[in-house]
Amino acid sequence: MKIFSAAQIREADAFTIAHEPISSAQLMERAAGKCATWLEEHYAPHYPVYIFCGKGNNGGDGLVMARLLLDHGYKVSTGILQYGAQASADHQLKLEALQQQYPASLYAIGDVSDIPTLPPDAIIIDAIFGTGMSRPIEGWLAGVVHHINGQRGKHTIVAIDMPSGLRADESSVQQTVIQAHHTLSFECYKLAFLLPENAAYTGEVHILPIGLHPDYITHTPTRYLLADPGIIQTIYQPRNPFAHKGTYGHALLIAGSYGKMGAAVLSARACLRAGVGLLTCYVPQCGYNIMQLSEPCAMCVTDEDPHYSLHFHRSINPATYKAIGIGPGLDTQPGTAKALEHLLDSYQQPMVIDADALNLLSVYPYLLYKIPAGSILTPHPKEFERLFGATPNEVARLELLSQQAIKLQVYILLKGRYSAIACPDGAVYFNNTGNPGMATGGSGDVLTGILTGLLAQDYSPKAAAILGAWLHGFAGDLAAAHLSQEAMTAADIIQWLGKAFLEGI
Ligand SMILES: NC(=O)C1=CN([C@@H]2O[C@H](COP(=O)(O)OP(=O)(O)OC[C@H]3O[C@@H](n4cnc5c(N)ncnc54)[C@H](OP(=O)(O)O)[C@@H]3O)[C@@H](O)[C@H]2O)[C@H](O)CC1
Ligand SMILES: [K+]
Repeated sequence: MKIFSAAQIREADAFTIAHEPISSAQLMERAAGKCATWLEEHYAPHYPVYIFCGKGNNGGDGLVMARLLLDHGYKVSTGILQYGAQASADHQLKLEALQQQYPASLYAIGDVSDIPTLPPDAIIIDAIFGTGMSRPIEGWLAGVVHHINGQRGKHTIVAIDMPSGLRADESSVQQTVIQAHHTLSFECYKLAFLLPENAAYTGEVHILPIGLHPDYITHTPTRYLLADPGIIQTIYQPRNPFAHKGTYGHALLIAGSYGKMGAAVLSARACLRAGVGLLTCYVPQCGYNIMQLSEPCAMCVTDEDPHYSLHFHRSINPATYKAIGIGPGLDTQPGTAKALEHLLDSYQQPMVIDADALNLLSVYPYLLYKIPAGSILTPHPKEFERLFGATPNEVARLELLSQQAIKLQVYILLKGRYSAIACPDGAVYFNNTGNPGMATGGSGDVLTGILTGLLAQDYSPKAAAILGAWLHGFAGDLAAAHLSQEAMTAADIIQWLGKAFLEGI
């Protein structure tokens, strides 16, 4: 699914009006109708509805909702904020219709004191500003937003299209923004919804299709995309009936150290369950028995050192391996950094670089320039900051993420609720599978195993990154559904990987 900017959504709107064709007033009727239906499906008519309308088309949506809900027997009170701007043409049209049919529903808000006391079970609809937000909310309008937010503990707040005050494409940090429980947004995700810094504003996001013209949607390129099931199905390659174990590649995982062998075992298991043909694990001597006993399907090569992997550049022939994953539980010994440098100098194919291997890159940043093109780096936000520096907000971090992926010609998968996969061509894919149960030790090691396994099977790095992140999250969702987010562990993500292939694709 494409993520359009606010400007592109305006273009899509105009394109639909011109080419469907449909009048803007009818399109508003369709959009607001979807919101009214959503509300009716979730709240019975005995819930009083308080709609707060701005003077643009977002407010117009609120006016249409008011009329439709009143038609269906709801008690609706519709306050219109009287700030200076001229009301939009469609707002005026919809206001006249409401005035004619239900004049008693309407009242003006010129200050916070005009807002009535709400009955206990009231639902608040925020139709103040949508994608037309052009500057921060200030003065008494900010007072209205604060007043509504003050009701959050007592009343459900539903934002139409965007929580008012939230910018679709820019950071809204330290601005006045409605804190909704639900956001009903039209046609597509907005970038702002995917950033953790906005979680308190959007609540649960529900995307309602309003029939924007498919030609615009199909032919307009976007920088940001959401990896939806349609994209996943085009990436997934069913296995060849004539396959043998050589068909699906030989992967090497360089992982584990004294006290952190669990990371290597989790990665190895995940790599195998992701479908790799053959797997060799390179571990320090202390890891030999652990690996051999834990995972009989993997082969094992050991370092000369009892506790750390310091010499893998000497004892492995990189040409043997279709894909290499390095980092989980590796530790950050100077000797490991040296071995990593030799490996980067001799291996030309895309690798998966995670955890302590990333930490080594942040200590020796010149190594970043030796990473083979097309490699996949999988930092969490702290690792990202250590690698590339801090940013004032998450929109700036996304920009930095994309710049670095272009500059280094690698894929950078920044882990989070919506992991962002920045590609060397400038595109950024968001993943929306996964849940907070996955915020647990070992989850990242599992992802590294999956990605390495997919790379070894000849998925392109881009396909491996998108499919791997999606499978990892979906398996986590299945694990949480059966075990709870609290009780699930990273090992359970691996257990549900099979079901994720069977049910998710
Ligand atoms: N294609 C679709 O998705 C459809 C969307 N619809 C709805 O339309 C809105 C966008 O409507 P628009 O009229 O462009 O914008 P808004 O309603 O969000 O707000 C514009 C008015 O607000 C003023 N404004 C903006 N920021 C502030 C502020 N900080 N303080 C005060 N006033 C502000 C702005 O004034 P200007 O001076 O900037 O002109 C306007 O008066 C979209 O979100 C959907 O809800 C359609 O209904 C259907 C198709
Ligand atoms: K709104």
